[in-house]
Amino acid sequence: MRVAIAADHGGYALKEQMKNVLKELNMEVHDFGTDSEQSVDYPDYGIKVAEGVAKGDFDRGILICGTGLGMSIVANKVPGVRCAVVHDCFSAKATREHNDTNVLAMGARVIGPGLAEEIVRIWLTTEFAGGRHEQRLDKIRLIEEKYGQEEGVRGC
Ligand SMILES: O=C(CO)[C@H](O)[C@H](O)[C@H](O)COP(=O)(O)O
Repeated sequence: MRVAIAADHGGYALKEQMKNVLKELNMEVHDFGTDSEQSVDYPDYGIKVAEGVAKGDFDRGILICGTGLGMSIVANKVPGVRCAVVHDCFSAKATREHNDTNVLAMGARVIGPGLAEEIVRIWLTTEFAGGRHEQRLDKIRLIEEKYGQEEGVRGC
């Protein structure tokens, strides 16, 4: 599986730790930065992973900032991305089975590396359950289309 990962300064250290977990799981990892704890703006990094996943360059994305919240807001602006902030194992499984999330956001100021590793392992190995959840994802796609079109109209 091809996994893109990125973080801001708040998530940098946890990103480095999660890269080791991904390599242990034999994932193909692409790191979009940041490369230090020097302050940066999370949208600049979140967009790279979100666009890469939306374009199909990567199967999944992982975003880490202080809370996971800013990164998830950015990622969910990109059509085709379904990103969830996850800080517990139940949600890691549920958001794959029910939401077919393709981007995971976590907050390095919220959870430690042990729990983050568990979440990443569960999230990467849980399949989408399909069935009744498919029609709900179809409705999310319709919402994306609706606002994508309105954006186009405003741009004319
Ligand atoms: O989620 C975030 C923003 O909504 C992240 O926590 C950022 O890492 C955080 O905002 C960075 O804050 P800082 O005070 O500039 O380190």
